[in-house]
Amino acid sequence: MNASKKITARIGMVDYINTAPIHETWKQSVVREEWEIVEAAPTRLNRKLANGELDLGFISSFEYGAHPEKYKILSGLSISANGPVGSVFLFSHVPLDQLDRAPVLLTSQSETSVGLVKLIFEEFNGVTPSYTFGDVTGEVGDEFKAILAIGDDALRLVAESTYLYQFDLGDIWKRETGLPFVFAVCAVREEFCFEHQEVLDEIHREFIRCRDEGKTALKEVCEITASRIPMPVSSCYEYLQGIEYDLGDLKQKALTTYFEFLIRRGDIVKNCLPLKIYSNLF
Ligand SMILES: C=C(O[C@@H]1C=C(C(=O)O)C=C[C@H]1O)C(=O)O
Repeated sequence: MNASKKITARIGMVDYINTAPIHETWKQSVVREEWEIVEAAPTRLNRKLANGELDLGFISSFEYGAHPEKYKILSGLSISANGPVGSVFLFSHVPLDQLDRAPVLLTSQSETSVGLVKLIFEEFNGVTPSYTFGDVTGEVGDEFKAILAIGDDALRLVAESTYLYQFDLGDIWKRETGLPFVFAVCAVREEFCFEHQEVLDEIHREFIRCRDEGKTALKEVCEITASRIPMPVSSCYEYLQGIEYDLGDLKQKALTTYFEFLIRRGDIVKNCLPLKIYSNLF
């Protein structure tokens, strides 16, 4: 028996349907008891990976930019979109340029989209709202002029929202920069990378396989997951067709551009560039 098979790995998976193509394929085809998948919202995964409760997994790209010394990014994996993403929205009662000093509620589940919405407000539109973090589901106080929601919450709000304006952040970023946007990366803690390289390589290969097979079987994946929102299978299909999981050159350029903006603002540290990409696939 291969000794590496006994090594436990704790792996973070965003518990939104945007990871379903990878996650559903994984559940159906990877039978390894020693590899534990932990499902949670991005900010919880960010915290768990940062403090060592996880070894690797999907985290907000912002988290990598804030603590690059802790991680490497696994090649070929991301949660990204080239234009409208369909699940990261600023819902607003007024146009963007009327939100200066206005109270805006930001989901506490996000780091990347929070960083992005601040760029959109402050750098691209010259307005600085007053931000509050919290839960964007259920009763949202009347005092908020706009809310930022991501993931499954955003998908539900799109259907029932009473806000006049719905700004898709992937769409705005693309129009401003001409680039796709990388919301999440799959990061591994440096010491896991160093100590358990063989296991890491095996997991990495499985993730890449699940990425490819999940995209090929997208219809079936939607049939399994659409009821979680709930949303029609056809809308789920349309949504997930727009979510991309690669980290090719253009995505790396996009991530670098996002980080450059954030570094200039002092939101993240400058040694997050150049990106540390881990690849030992073949
Ligand atoms: C596209 C999305 O990307 C998510 C956005 C994240 C963030 O803003 O920190 C983190 C992980 C991604 O799953 C989404 O949630 O809809």
